[in-house]
Amino acid sequence: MKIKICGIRRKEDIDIINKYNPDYIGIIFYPKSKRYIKPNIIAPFLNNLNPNIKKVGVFVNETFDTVNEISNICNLDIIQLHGNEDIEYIKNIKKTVWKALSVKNKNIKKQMEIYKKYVEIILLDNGKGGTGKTFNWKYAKNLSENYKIALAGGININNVKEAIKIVNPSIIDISSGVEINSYKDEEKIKNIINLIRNI
Ligand SMILES: O=C(O)c1ccccc1N[C@@H]1O[C@H](COP(=O)(O)O)[C@@H](O)[C@H]1O
Repeated sequence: MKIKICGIRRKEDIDIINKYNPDYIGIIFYPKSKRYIKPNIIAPFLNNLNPNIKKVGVFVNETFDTVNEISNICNLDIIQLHGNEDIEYIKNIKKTVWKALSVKNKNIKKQMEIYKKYVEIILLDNGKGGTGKTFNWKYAKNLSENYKIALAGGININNVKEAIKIVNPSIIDISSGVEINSYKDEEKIKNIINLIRNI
């Protein structure tokens, strides 16, 4: 089980991340998000990140030119697409792609069949990203049997064990659940990573 901690945006967040060593960090490049950070601001902080931890840039319906430009500025490893990006769009992205799909979408199985050829991971969420809201994980259980998925949406210290037990995803993706007042919290990150690593 790999772990992604999403919404990293301060210099001190990088120090916390290096200490507890998740597999991925997520950086939100969606200007309407409260977790948005300008690429030029985060780029120098990222130079201090342990190189074993992969950098995932999160985008929502951004132009692919901008995605590729930010990817170069921040030396991103993976591009997470959280909007309505289609296959043609994905073909223009020069890095490994993860595609977020909403479990509320009635055609989700059909969509997963289409996207799976072009993306490394399908990320299952409850709709919009970063809401801190869960969904009925039984929907994701069936899907995780046939696809490599990341589970996102409202994961926290109180529900992560159950989420993993039900869904068994390849990656568990956490953002709101390790924050206080929209900023990452060291204790919460430490506790959830220790818990997951000891399951
Ligand atoms: O975190 C955001 O603000 C965000 C904005 C737009 C798209 C995606 C966003 N975050 C993604 O949401 C999940 C985690 O959500 P939660 O806070 O744990 O419920 C994760 O995939 C983030 O990359």
